[in-house]
Amino acid sequence: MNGLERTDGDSPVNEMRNQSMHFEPVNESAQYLLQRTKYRPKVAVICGSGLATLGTLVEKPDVFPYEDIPNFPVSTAPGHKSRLLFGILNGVQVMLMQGRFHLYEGYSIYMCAMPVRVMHLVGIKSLIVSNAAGGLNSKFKVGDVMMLQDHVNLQGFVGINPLAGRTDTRFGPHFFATNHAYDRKWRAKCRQIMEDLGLGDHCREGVYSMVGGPNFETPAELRLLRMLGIDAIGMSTVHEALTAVQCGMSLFAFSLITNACITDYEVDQGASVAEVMETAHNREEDLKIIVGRLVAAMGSETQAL
Ligand SMILES: O=P(O)(O)O[C@@H]1C[C@H](O)[C@@H](CO)O1
Ligand code: HPA
Repeated sequence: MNGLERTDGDSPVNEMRNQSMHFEPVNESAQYLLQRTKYRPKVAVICGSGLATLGTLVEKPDVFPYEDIPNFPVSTAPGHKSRLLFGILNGVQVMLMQGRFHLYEGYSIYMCAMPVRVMHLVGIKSLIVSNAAGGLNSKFKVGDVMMLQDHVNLQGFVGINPLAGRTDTRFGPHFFATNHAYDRKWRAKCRQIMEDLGLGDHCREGVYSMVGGPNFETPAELRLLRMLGIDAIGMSTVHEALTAVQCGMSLFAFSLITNACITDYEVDQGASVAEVMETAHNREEDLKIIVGRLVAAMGSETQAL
């Protein structure tokens, strides 16, 4: 144990270190849910922008509007429904978030990731995170699915990290490796599923990064991000992924490439939420099948736990 792992008392100094890193409010959210649903899922899904339709897969759902859950943020982003479902998906009990939280909504990075800590206390062991993202890699086409092999935590470079602050080891260790944050077995599974569906050409793998938004990036920013080795750029996921890994979850994340990133000043068209939503809508049936099959695979694995 070293100094950073101290969980002692609520001294003023500890309070200043991070007002948010408290177990109790997160536990209150988790207990609220556990007392109101008979489900005890080990698999969870976070729906990205325009992908809340994945929620229609959930049978016999218990539905919790975020505003009813103590200490929980509410969604204000376009295409985010602001509700949590517990139910059955492909025969597997799941917890599914129809709406996530972004920095541009005014939440701290800790609050954006807080639902993942709630998931941990609910008993989630495997997590699927989805997002809408712009394709930086020139080989990517709109409508492709990029499985996250890795990410670049741009906010983390300047100390904005959901794991910063005093440590409570009930949420996992303070220091941990992230070279296998995204579980490679789920990428192999997803590739197989997409090949079986005849969608192999749309299955990509790469590096995701997150900007703060809400504006889309300038051409100069996009060129910089490309130089950093980033294949897809969005406004979410990284904080959730880090929190999930800290909590010991097995993680799969994918980006739906909803738009091409435009770096040419001669192109009049720019990125828009309308294009993001339209691409998500066009791909929703395929994504439902892919996510359904992944949940089934995760369900068989977690049953043994
Ligand atoms: O929640 P995700 O990351 O899918 O949302 C992306 C980023 C912005 O919130 C939005 C832009 O349309 O899509
Ligand atoms: N940039 C950032 N976030 C996004 C984009 C993008 O081009 N598309 C969807 N979310």
